[in-house]
Amino acid sequence: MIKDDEFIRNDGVPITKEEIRALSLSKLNLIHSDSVIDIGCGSGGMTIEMAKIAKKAYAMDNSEDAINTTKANLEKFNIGNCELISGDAKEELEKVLKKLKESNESNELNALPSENLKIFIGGTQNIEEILKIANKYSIKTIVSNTIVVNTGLKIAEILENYGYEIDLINMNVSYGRKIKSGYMMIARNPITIITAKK
Ligand SMILES: C[S@@+](CC[C@H](N)C(=O)[O-])C[C@H]1O[C@@H](n2cnc3c(N)ncnc32)[C@H](O)[C@@H]1O
Repeated sequence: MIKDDEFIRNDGVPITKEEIRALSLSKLNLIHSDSVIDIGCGSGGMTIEMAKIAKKAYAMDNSEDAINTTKANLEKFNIGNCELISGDAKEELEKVLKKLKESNESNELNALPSENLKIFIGGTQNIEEILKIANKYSIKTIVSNTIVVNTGLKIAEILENYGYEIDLINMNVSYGRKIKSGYMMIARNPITIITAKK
């Protein structure tokens, strides 16, 4: 796992912290033949960890600052198998899925990438539309992180209604800070990790 402070950072662009990345990656269970779409790539923390394992990564964000930060990190970590897409996932997700579907059909491979295409969601604006598209294209594994509990529950509920099996985790991480008498633990914001499988 890459340390948080190894990433290039820009003001106002969030990053998924190392421990949350580790658990989210484990829930995604990526293998080399998988492709992955990162919705809301922020600083590229998850994008880079996922692209290091997967065959191909697609990373999208609706913030130009986030796109520029991810681009800088892709260069820093020498990642060559990632397509960076600027725009809202509400529109961009379907474009990527459509393109993959068409290229699969022209190669006379199986229907869609659904078996080996996974989605990670770190950005949750327009989440209803995004989940609707993921379900329409029969994506089998979706992992999402949310800081707002209500959003996490909403995602779980929507996906459950689409027939996914849900695994819901709240992750609380505390970091030891050395003080005179020993270590005190400083808590970070808890993050909800939703894993949905079909
Ligand atoms: C918490 S950050 C993600 C951090 C990232 N996983 C990382 O490791 O660096 C969420 C990002 O999602 C983006 N975002 C939120 N909703 C989005 C949407 N519907 N489409 C595209 N990007 C979105 C935000 O601009 C923000 O950069």
